[in-house]
This record gives sequence, C-alpha cells and structure tokens, in this order.
Amino acid sequence: MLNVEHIGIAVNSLEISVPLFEKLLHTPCYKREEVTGEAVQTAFFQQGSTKIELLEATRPESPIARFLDKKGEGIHHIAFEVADIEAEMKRLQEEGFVLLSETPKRGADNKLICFLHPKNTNGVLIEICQEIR
Ligand SMILES: CC[C@H](C(=O)O)C(=O)SCCNC(=O)CCNC(=O)[C@H](O)C(C)(C)COP(=O)(O)OP(=O)(O)OC[C@H]1O[C@@H](n2cnc3c(N)ncnc32)[C@H](O)[C@@H]1OP(=O)(O)O
Ligand SMILES: [Co+2]
Repeated sequence: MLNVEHIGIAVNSLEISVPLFEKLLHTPCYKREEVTGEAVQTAFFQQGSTKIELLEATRPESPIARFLDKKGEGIHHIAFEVADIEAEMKRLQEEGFVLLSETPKRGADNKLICFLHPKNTNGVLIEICQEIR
C-alpha cells in the first residue's frame, strides 16, 4: 500500500459542509462528483499529499445514509492508494481480510476502488484505490 490517498467524511449536506471545510482548510473544493454506484455526491479538497473527501448520500439505501442514521456525521473511511488494485485485493484476501466487492468498482476522482469489512480492520472502514490509467 502506498500513501493515504483520502479520508472520507460523511456529512448531511455538502451545501453546508463544503463552505465549512473551505473555511477550515483555507483551500477551495477542487471537484464535486456524483457516483451513482455508491449513491453518493462527493466533494474533494487537496491537503498536501492527501485529500479530504466529503460524502453526502443521494438515496436512502446509500451506505452513507445508513452510516449517518447509525452514527451521525464524522470520519467514514480511510483510503490507501495502491499501484495494482487487483494484486492488492488478492493479497488482502489471502491475508484473511474480507473484501466488500469481488472486483474493483468505479469510484470518484478517476479511481478504481474496493473496501474491506471493518470487522477485520479494528473497526475502521478501509478503502483501497488505484488511479485509472
Ligand atoms: C464515491 C466513491 C468514494 C470513493 O472514494 O471513490 C467512496 O469512498 S464511496 C463511500 C461509500 N461506500 C461504502 O462505504 C461502501 C463500503 N461500505 C459498505 O459496504 C457498508 O457500509 C458496510 C459493509 C461497511 C456496513 O454496511 P451496513 O451499514 O449496511 O451494515 P451495518 O450498519 O450493519 O454495519 C455493519 C458493522 O459495520 C460497522 N460499520 C458500518 N460502517 C462503518 C464505518 N464507516 N466505519 C466503521 N464501522 C462501520 C457498523 O457499526 C456495524 O458494526 P457493529 O459492531 O455490528 O455495530
Ligand atoms: Co473514498
């Protein structure tokens, strides 16, 4: 695994949270992108070599909606960049981690992504992501 590519934060409303994080980080949001496959609307901030990814649910069945219902707003996941997501998924599976998708899914910000179940990662939702070349 390479660097922390982004930290995902679940929010109720990007309309409220984007200006808040622009004030907090003193950095403009550089991209807003809807990912229908995850039923989320995202907003990205570059912070040094890593990013903040704000996530708002677009449908009630969204994982973000369920998270917000159960836990409220807050840190949702940590995403690590990998060079070869398929090789990393195979390695992680062999190490006994539970992958939440059999193949990489299309994520935001031109990435392929896969999540690991938090029950095997000390309660932290981990995402691995690879730049689509
Ligand atoms: C737009 C793409 C973008 C990108 O970077 O490109 C994204 O990051 S998309 C982000 C949203 N998508 C996902 O999160 C997909 C992966 N998540 C899932 O498959 C589910 O959310 C899952 C399996 C983690 C939880 O499923 P669900 O909420 O339906 O089940 P439970 O509520 O029963 O939760 C089971 C168990 O997990 C704990 N949990 C849930 N979410 C988190 C979390 N974010 N961090 C840590 N722990 C989490 C939950 O508390 C339950 O634990 P328990 O001890 O049983 O109470
Ligand atoms: Co993410």
